[in-house]
Amino acid sequence: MMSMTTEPDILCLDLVRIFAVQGIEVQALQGLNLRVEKGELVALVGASGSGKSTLLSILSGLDAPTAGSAVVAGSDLPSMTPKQRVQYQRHSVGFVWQQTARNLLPYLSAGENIALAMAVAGSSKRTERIGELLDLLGVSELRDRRPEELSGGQQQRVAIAVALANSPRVLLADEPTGELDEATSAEVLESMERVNIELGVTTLIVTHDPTVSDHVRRTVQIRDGRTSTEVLRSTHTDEHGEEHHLAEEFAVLDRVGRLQLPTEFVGSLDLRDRVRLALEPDHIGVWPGERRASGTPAETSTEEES
Ligand SMILES: Nc1ncnc2c1ncn2[C@@H]1O[C@H](COP(=O)(O)OP(=O)(O)OP(=O)(O)O)[C@@H](O)[C@H]1O
Repeated sequence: MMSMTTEPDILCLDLVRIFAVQGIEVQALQGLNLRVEKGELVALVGASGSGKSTLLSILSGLDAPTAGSAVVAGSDLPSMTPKQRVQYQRHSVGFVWQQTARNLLPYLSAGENIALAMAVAGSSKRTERIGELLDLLGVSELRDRRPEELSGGQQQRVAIAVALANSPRVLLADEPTGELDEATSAEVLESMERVNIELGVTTLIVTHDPTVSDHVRRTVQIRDGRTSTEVLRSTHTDEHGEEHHLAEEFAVLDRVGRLQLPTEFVGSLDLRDRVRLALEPDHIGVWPGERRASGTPAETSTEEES
């Protein structure tokens, strides 16, 4: 469906971010690669500390990588001037943060928050667009309410409308359901799905929320500052009209051919230290490396395997 020849809306190559805290280096991103096509809706998941927020800070132009490249909506982030960065943040990308208070100004109504985002970006205030956005997010009846008069889920849906005020190409969300219960989270994720389908805005949702998989076709897992595995979901209808859902897990191969094996695979075959590889016509075999009691390395022989 999505062509690989068009330029992706998010392309990170070998992204590295090192923080130095009191002389100690923390490698938050260790050569991360990520490609998100135009119009895709992708969830980025990973354990606490895996580098998700660091990546989002870079993609939103708030932080700069130590090395590597990041191109979002046609902008090469590390080389932007401060002025270009402001333009990028106002027009090219929209953000939704976990903390509902960070998304909306408390003394303005839902409608006024959207109007303000338009005004700050220098777009003329377009009353009908405000209505359309609130409608799309299913909160049109809440237009005149201030954030404190809204539930957490309603605030996040208004926040999505604010993020879309200036028709960005890319929408970035950092744990948008982090402060919500399960039912409300589902509503917010459904809203993001709808926005993605109806407006075609490329969307990246960073989350811990396991239910996100019900709403996206592609989930990218980040581990130790690198993208490690991806799950792609598809639905097909068989000849009896029955729907089947398929979820396939893929390992991410980096540009020099490194890949990380899923922990369960490593555990179930007790793979350790090294593995034996064999190239077959259409796949690669991976076997536990033989270990000798004495600890001397096993002889490797290609004949042995066939
Ligand atoms: N400003 C900073 N200064 C120093 N270290 C940092 C800074 N920001 C992040 N780190 C470190 O970088 C690593 C990745 O952190 P990051 O916040 O990106 O992870 P995360 O996946 O978003 O975690 P969480 O899900 O808990 O938000 C962690 O070891 C963290 O301590």
